[in-house]
Amino acid sequence: MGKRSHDSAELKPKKKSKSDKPLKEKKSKSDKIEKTEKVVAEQENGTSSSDSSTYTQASALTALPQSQIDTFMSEHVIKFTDPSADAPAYRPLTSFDYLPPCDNSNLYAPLKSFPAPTPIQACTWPLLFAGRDVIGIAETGSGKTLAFGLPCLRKLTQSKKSNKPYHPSAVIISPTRELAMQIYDQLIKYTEVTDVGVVCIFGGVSKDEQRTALKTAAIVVATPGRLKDLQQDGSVDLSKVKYLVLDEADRMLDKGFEQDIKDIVAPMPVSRRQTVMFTATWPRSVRDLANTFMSSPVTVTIGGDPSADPRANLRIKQDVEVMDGRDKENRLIQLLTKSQKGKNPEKVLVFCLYKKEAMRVERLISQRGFKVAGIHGDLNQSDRFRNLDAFKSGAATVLVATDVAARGLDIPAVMLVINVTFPLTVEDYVHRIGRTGRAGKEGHAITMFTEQDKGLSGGLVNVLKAAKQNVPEDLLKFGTTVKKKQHDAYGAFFKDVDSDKKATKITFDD
Ligand SMILES: Nc1ncnc2c1ncn2[C@@H]1O[C@H](COP(=O)(O)OP(=O)(O)OP(=O)(O)O)[C@@H](O)[C@H]1O
Repeated sequence: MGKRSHDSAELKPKKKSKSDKPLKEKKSKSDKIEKTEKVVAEQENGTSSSDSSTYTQASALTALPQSQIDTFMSEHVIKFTDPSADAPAYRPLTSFDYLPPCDNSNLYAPLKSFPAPTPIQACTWPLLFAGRDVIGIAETGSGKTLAFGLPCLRKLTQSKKSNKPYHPSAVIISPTRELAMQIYDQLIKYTEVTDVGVVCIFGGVSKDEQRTALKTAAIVVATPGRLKDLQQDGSVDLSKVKYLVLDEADRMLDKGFEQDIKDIVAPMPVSRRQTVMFTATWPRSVRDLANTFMSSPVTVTIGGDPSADPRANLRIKQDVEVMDGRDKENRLIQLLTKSQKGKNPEKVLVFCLYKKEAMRVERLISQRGFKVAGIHGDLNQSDRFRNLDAFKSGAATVLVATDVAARGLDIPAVMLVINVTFPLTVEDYVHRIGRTGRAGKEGHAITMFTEQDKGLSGGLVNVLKAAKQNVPEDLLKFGTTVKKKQHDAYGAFFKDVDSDKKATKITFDD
């Protein structure tokens, strides 16, 4: 039986003491300014820098009238919060033409499929190229993967040193196996043209191939449980990591993952690594913890202040139907009958809260003759990948999922999300419905809400109001108070537990 260590004190990262923090910040700030000055001088002399954390704004971007930048900033409601008052402020990189030169000219080639950087890419890229720690908050489906991915790849291709075997230079951590795989799939388009090795590490499959791939990989994309395992048995050494990403950062910092993350980052010195966090929701409960992993991070928010209320993507039409729990199945079949008719049935993602519920709902949908697949933690990993692929390809047009599929998954053309059972937190609601309306498209979400969910009515009302959606009277009747400690519920229903191990706490989903 394996063990899940949650309390190895010696592995905890040292907390910065109040007395040494200003010294460290002072040093890193002046370092960065020196680096920027150095690269400007080198470019003027026609030489290129081998430093991988430098950025000089393109002269064409500097030449843009300020009014154009101001319009971009206000249109997308962009906010920068930088604790380092004297750090250089960079203009958003509003066109791919303004990308800084890269030693490997192939790196930017795959970007040709996109018209322009998305706002979160435009605003975070300069900071990330310059080596800053960044917290990026932007709506679901807004291109955050490439926002952290491209600077990572540039940093590694600029670096002249090749990495020692089993000593990767970058680690990207994601909460679920499917999301880790998706990030990996996005990155290989770029690593293939730049010759940077990348490996995807997750539980539920054999470790042998992963160990072999770790020998040469410069970038490791991983779920925390398996990465920690391989780290602890000596299959990988993370002491040379200089770029660390927590994707879905609020999830990665919640109680279910916090200790794993602390253990994983323990050997990566804060002074030598750039730490990057991205998410669509940023509850207050995780912000202090996030700061303990970062050095003077710049927070970039697209679409409004990171207030206590999570924000949904504004292009998603949200309908909430307050009903008796006994009416859910009929309503579900009614909705599917409408969306699945004709030659081109719509892709519909149906969310349940419990694995058993998901299995029952999948059976029901299948019995009614719809092409359905399921994804939840009781399935083995190959079934999970197979079913997800069936939905992606359209072989199944309905996917029934637990919250394991709520975050990050980028499935083309999901037209409708149906919440059969409300999730445990309003943040999860925002992520679930964010599986539709991606990359600038419109989407639709229908949520069945019962009296049992009334504790979350206040938070939901705020999400609906902020997105200018209709708030049903029946929902208001449940009350509008927002419960403070919702976030503690995170982690209970979705966690990927390595199948080689036994969980020491009860988990309802993987
Ligand atoms: N500059 C761009 N222009 C248009 N589409 C883009 C651009 N960059 C990325 N995309 C596409 O947008 C889609 C969503 O991107 P991504 O999955 O990174 O979103 P996300 O912000 O991480 O979403 P989530 O919050 O749900 O994790 C992907 O299909 C991606 O290929």
